[in-house]
Amino acid sequence: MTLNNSTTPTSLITIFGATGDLAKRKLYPSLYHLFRKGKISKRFAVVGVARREWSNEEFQEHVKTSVHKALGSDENIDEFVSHFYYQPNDVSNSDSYKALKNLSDELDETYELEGNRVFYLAMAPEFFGTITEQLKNQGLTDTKGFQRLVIEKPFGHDLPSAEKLNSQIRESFSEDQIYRIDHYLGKEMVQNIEVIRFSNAMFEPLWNNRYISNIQVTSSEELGVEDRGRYYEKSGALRDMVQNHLLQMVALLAMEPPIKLTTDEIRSEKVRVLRSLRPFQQDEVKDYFVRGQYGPGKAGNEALPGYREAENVDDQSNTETYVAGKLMIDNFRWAGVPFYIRTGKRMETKSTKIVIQFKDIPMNLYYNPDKPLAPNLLVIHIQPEEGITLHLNVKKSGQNIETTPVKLNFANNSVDGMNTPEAYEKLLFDCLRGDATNFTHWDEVKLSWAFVDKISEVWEHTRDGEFPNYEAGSMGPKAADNLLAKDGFSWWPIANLDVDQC
Ligand SMILES: NC(=O)C1=CN([C@@H]2O[C@H](COP(=O)(O)OP(=O)(O)OC[C@H]3O[C@@H](n4cnc5c(N)ncnc54)[C@H](OP(=O)(O)O)[C@@H]3O)[C@@H](O)[C@H]2O)C=CC1
Ligand SMILES: O=C1O[C@H](COP(=O)(O)O)[C@@H](O)[C@H](O)[C@H]1O
Repeated sequence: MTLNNSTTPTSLITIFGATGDLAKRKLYPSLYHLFRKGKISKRFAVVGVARREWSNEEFQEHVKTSVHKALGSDENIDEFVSHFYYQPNDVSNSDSYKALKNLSDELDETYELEGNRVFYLAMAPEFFGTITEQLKNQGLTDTKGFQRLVIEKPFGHDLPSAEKLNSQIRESFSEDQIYRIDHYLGKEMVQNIEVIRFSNAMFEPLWNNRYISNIQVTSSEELGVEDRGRYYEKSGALRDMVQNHLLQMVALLAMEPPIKLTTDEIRSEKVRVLRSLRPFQQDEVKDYFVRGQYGPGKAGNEALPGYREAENVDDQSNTETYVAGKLMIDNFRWAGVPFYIRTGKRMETKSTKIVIQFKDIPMNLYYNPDKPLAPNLLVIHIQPEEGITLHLNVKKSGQNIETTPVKLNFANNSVDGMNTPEAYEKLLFDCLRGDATNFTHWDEVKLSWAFVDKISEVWEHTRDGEFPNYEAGSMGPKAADNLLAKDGFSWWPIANLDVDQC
């Protein structure tokens, strides 16, 4: 299939959970952006589904407000919202799908949508099975165009629940109709990993265990659990961030060059990486993974409460809000190179960065016992700033043999015309065009859960007596430093790596 890069085909987009938070904060603003840029076909309609008894007009007002709040601008908003319709529907009531089918068929005709349908499930996962079953049984997927299903995270709670969910939705949709969202795959610089690696002659030859000593992936958040205690208590950082976003970034960093840039080829290279992750025995988990939970702390002068004080969180909670781990990828390219990952809530700063640390040169001609030669680093700044920094050594000005480290910077968002769109905007655009590359295939989800389950099985059955073990506003527990120190490494300090600091 040839993909159109400038605009989407005609389509009816049905959003289940249309009154919810995700739709309001992400989906409507993203669709509006696409509309304003002329990237969405003029022949489109959106049907919002949720239980509350809204009229079309109330729904359109809601969409307008959400766009305005998110973007602060609303040029042509009336024209945009005129494509929006609302269908009150309790998704667990099978009788209610008739009205949705009638409305969908009507819109199909009015807008000449050629039977193209995207069903976006922006609802709690417990409803996914019922909705997909009803869509099929009640003929909503029986159209002459394409039918696609967009599924939000979390995709299951562990491997058995993910398998169950997958078989439920596969009763109604084939794998190539399913678009499982991992919003990190929509981030500009995450998509750039592949390009940096495979379009630069200077990196690819060095991208292996002969030249790279270790890779560090950090995704830290300043925010705490906020009002998501109920969900987070069952999830924790391992399921919430590592199973999906962090393992996806590792797969992109470690995969072999695909033979072509097609969805199937890229995904199968990522799958191979996930298959090469070294598995642990239960008693080895502690050697590779560290967990943390934030206690009270400070951000500047502001006092921050601990995790256990948040709403819907147990006051003796054993849930981790921080994870650091060492992954080994047992294949020819990566044997012996640790991939360190860490993620946590209520850390010092909001930042996602990847640091690729190169090995020392074979012989140091500039040896100075008081000042070791700085290692070469390639830093990929995912967010909030976007770019790349290459850390090199040069001659210190005015000195004969003294070296000094310098940074070569590329700041993505300072390049004219390259203001990066929101991840959801890109992913919606891709899904509407039928490009599933930046969505996760079931094989990836399955392998990620299998890996993570080994860790959670141990953690769930052992209380961490030291919780809380890091202060809110800090960079996590001490044990995470020891994880690297055992191998002779340390975490690169996030703040000193900033793209705009040189
Ligand atoms: N919010 C976010 O930033 C993110 C959310 N997600 C995922 O997206 C999904 C949605 O999250 P979010 O928007 O935050 O959730 P919300 O709780 O804000 O929204 C849930 C939506 O589901 C509707 N709903 C609930 N029960 C029914 C029912 N029986 N029949 C029809 N509609 C129903 C609600 O509307 P009503 O009450 O009117 O029925 C509401 O529109 C979840 O899977 C979440 O994990 C993933 C990443 C980020
Ligand atoms: O999926 C999730 O991601 C967010 C972090 O996303 P980011 O784009 O802001 O880095 C995290 O806060 C949330 O707990 C998790 O569910």
